[in-house]
Amino acid sequence: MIKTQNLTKEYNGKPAVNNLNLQIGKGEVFGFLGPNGAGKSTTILMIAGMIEPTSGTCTIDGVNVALDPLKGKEILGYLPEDVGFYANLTGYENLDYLGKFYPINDREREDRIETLLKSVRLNGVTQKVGEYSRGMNQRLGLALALLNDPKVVILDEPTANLDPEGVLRYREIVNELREAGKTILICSHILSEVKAVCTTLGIISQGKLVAKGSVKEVEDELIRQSNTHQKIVIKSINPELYTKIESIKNPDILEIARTKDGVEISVEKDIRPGLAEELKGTCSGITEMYLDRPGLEDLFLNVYRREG
Ligand SMILES: Nc1ncnc2c1ncn2[C@@H]1O[C@H](COP(=O)(O)OP(=O)(O)OP(=O)(O)O)[C@@H](O)[C@H]1O
Repeated sequence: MIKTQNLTKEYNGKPAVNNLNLQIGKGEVFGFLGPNGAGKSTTILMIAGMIEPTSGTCTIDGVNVALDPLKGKEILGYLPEDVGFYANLTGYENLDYLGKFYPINDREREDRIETLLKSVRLNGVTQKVGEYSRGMNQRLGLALALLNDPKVVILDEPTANLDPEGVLRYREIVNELREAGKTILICSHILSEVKAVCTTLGIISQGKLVAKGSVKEVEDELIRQSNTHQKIVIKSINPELYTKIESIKNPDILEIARTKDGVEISVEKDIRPGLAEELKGTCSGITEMYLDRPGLEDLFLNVYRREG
């Protein structure tokens, strides 16, 4: 649904986005993460047709939005980080005015505004937008992004100004959109938020995609890149455990070390199911077995530090 091919943007001869190849399928909720200056906003702006790539292409549902802005208005909803509204109009009036630029009729627009204002909990609010809090402004921005019932929604830092209640409602809305088959790209620094709603993640660093996939796949890839290993920790009262494990031939076992109450096995990947099977019956006395590996937060910090 979203596709970039060798997408590159240079500023003053320096690449902000460097040969980015990204494919986001229908129904995916894709979390786009990366340190400050990594190239997230530049990528999003190119996908949304707001800035021109230096080279490469990007399309939404096969449409180059920059070349066909009218079609873009039909298929794309975009919530920028700082969304601007007319301060002297109410939320309803803003959506009504801005909605006239979308290819939907008056009746449909009015119905959708009512539904969306309810959805973001701004129905019945008569204040002018100039008097809105930042969170209210962001919720109105989300309503505007969904006004044309887009196939693809791009959200830039959508929870930055929301209170916990607002965050919960936002998560519900994203889940409703996913269930309706929409494709969503979320740019965020809030890892917990991304993990809560995204089906896939992409990590960008210095304009290049360094990992992509499910949370587990991204963790695996970042572990591989960071040269740290995951360990299987086994606690046991059986003194023969070490010898038994040493006798197991498995290329994913990198190193075995004795600990005071068992062993630790450095592994290429999680081999616990096979290991448990091998040890079953031949090595009693195991009291605990778990995988010790860095979490996404730590791995993500490594990427930040690498860039710094
Ligand atoms: N208009 C511009 N002119 C010159 N350089 C720019 C411009 N916009 C972005 N850049 C540079 O391009 C790089 C990528 O910036 P971008 O805003 O895409 O990063 P980002 O990942 O969105 O960062 P953040 O998390 O801080 O929003 C940075 O080095 C930035 O300084």
